[in-house]
Amino acid sequence: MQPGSEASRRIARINSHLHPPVSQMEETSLLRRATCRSQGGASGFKVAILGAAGGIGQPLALLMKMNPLVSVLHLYDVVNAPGVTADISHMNTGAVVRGFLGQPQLEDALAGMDLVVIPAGVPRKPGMTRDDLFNINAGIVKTLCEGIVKCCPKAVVNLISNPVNSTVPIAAEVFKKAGTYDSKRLLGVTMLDVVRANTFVAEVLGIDPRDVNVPVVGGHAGVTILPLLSQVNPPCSFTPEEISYLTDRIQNGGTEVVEAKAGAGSATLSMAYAAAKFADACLRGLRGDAGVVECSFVASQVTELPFFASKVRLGRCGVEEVLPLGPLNEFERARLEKAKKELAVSIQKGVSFIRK
Ligand SMILES: NC(=O)c1ccc[n+]([C@@H]2O[C@H](COP(=O)([O-])OP(=O)(O)OC[C@H]3O[C@@H](n4cnc5c(N)ncnc54)[C@H](O)[C@@H]3O)[C@@H](O)[C@H]2O)c1
Ligand SMILES: O=C(O)C[C@H](O)C(=O)O
Repeated sequence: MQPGSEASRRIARINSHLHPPVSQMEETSLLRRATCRSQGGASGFKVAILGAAGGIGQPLALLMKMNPLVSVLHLYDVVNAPGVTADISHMNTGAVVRGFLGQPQLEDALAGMDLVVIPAGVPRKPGMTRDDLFNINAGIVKTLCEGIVKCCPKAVVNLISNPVNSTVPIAAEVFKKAGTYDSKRLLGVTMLDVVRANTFVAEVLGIDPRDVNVPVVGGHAGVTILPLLSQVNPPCSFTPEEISYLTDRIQNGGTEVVEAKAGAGSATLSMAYAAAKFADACLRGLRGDAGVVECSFVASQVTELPFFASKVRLGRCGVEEVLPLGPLNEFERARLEKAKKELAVSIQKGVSFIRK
């Protein structure tokens, strides 16, 4: 390898983020991979998961380690990060995995990342709303976003921590305060609502869920989750009873899991699947793939609210375009008004948390 070559610069960059420093043997292996990439092999993205030892974090780390678009995977948590990292790092896939434990290592975990996925925070127990998590999770998200400001202000951020309807505005305010806010790079993850909607609709239609695409707009809590059943692909129609059943089941999918887990947390495995699918879409967008469209809770002008979930086109800078809602039927228009009322309150609560 030529000193000063792209491959050796890449290694230097990777090494500067690794914690603890890599051993000589690991370095040789990294050099080989970087040389291969510099000779025309696919280069990858650097991805950090914050909250990587949790119920979502662990399976998400596994799925991201399997993603060929990822070259470096940083796993950060305030507990158990070394164990999860040791375990995941034995998988013979391309991504180099490094673990980071506790606040003093947050900056190393974030330095130079292209994509930061955040499932850090407490989950619901039966009887709780997502908003009941605000008091704990708002502070966690604030701290993590302050780290992003310092170490990777241009990273695309996928925010999973609940209540998403408030944590996304919190993140935006932290970034605005620091002067690093780019609305295109902050995305609330509502993919699980789409995953559930596709599954439940496919059950009703008696078809393969992989062949179904249901846009889900609004937000990520109760009535703010609005499946657009008039826009299902492939085109189909439902009876009023089916519409009522499906809307209710999709809006309460999270609660269904929380109750079934009976105090042991909320959706983790289906969420990791949804988050990995969404992160992959973001990475394909960053790579420059055309036509990558997913639903996400983002800064928006689709309604009068400053944030709203709808279909977005993903590209090299994150959100390239927020797509319009398309024609809604009377039922959906009425539900949209209800969703907007609750969303406005949740968004304001997030904004006030930082501006107070
Ligand atoms: N957006 C969605 O669709 C969706 C779906 C499911 C769950 N969630 C939310 O995701 C969050 C995590 O859920 P879970 O089931 O993985 O919970 P969990 O308790 O199993 O894991 C959370 C992890 O976050 C870590 N953590 C706590 N404070 C941290 C900090 N300051 N920095 C880094 N890590 C920290 C914990 O140590 C833990 O490992 C919850 O808020 C939950 O409500 C969102
Ligand atoms: O329901 C929850 O609290 C977790 C998550 O938001 C979900 O939709 O499963």
